Amino acid sequence: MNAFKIGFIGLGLIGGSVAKSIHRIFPNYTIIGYDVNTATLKEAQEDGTLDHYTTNISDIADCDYIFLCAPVHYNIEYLKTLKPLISDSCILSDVGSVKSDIYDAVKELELGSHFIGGHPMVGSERSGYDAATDRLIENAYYFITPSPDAPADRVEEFMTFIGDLGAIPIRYSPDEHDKITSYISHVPHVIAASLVNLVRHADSPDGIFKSLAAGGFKDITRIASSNPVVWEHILLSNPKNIVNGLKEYIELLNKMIYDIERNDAKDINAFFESSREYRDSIPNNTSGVIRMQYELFVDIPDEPGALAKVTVLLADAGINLKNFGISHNREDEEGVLRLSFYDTDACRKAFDLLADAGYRLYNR
Ligand SMILES: NC(=O)C1=CN([C@@H]2O[C@H](COP(=O)(O)OP(=O)(O)OC[C@H]3O[C@@H](n4cnc5c(N)ncnc54)[C@H](O)[C@@H]3O)[C@@H](O)[C@H]2O)C=CC1
Ligand SMILES: O=C(O)C(=O)Cc1ccc(O)cc1
Repeated sequence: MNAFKIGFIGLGLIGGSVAKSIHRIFPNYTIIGYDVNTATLKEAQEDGTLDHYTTNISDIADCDYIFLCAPVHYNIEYLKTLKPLISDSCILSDVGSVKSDIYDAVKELELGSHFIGGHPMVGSERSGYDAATDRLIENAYYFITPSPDAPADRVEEFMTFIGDLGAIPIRYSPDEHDKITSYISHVPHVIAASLVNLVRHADSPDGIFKSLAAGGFKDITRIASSNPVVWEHILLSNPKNIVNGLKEYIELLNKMIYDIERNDAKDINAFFESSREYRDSIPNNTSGVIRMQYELFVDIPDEPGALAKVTVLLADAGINLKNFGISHNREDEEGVLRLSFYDTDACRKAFDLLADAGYRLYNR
């Protein structure tokens, strides 16, 4: 691959993670960043991810690849700024969660020969450069939505590049992408936020609902902590698909209200039976929009030093822990200590190590 200078506009969770992956896998490539947040740029230069940063967009115009990684409407705005500045061979890509809107702008600006849209199907409820990691996109599906005018050899080159970063490139049309993601990502984010708001409205002044909220509620609402600006842009960028999905969802809820009011045990049971069957058929070993977490659950005794024992065991074996959490209630079947790792290998090694040390472990 000839590309050796790569520009980023927006270095938050996703832009920062893609830039870090490139820096890890192609350390000889030059990476230059632009962001409205100068503290982010400084941090990314200090940790070595960026070779340079700039507050003048024209400084990134001579890049071989430019990744647009701001909220989706801002990415579209940057197309106009970049059009008169980029070289003939520059490939513009983006990581935005919606693909038709930006593709329409590309057509209107006659930038088709430069544009290969992209969307890593991975992320989290966290945001900003501090949450970015050089492994986030590893093993994740990465939608590629090229403009039909993009040269076939450049599309192939770009897909190979994304594969080299450890992601799994999959080619789709912008329209197909937007329909699929509305169901598996955009509508679920609205539902998660609605559920939280439902409980927020119902909660008592002392916040007892919140204090008692158990694992199930937290699992289903994790993504309600996502960046509101990012989601404001996504909802307004993919309105038709999202509104359709929400209307279908409301129909499902109305049917449930009807079944409860009629005391229809058979239909209520069938509802949960069919959802359980489909949910259980979702493969655990591939990345989806809800990313594979490489998690283990460990029962540890409720005593001082119990957590330290586990982390020291892992550290002595050179296993990097990505995160951990302790559940203070045991209504989940899993153990009380949740350990998450960067990859399958680390997770497997940790499992063997802790099992050998006599810990009771659970995979989810
Ligand atoms: N959050 C997620 O899990 C995923 C998000 N995406 C897409 O990635 C893009 C970025 O989202 P995140 O990284 O999650 O957001 P983020 O909030 O973590 O990062 C956004 C970055 O863009 C910068 N920014 C904001 N406005 C800007 C502007 N006008 N010009 C230049 N920089 C600007 C911010 O300072 C920040 O560094 C969005 O288009 C989103 O749809 C794609 C996959 C997953
Ligand atoms: O954290 C999760 O499970 C997500 O769903 C993250 C996510 C957010 C936005 C996307 O466009 C893709 C993935």
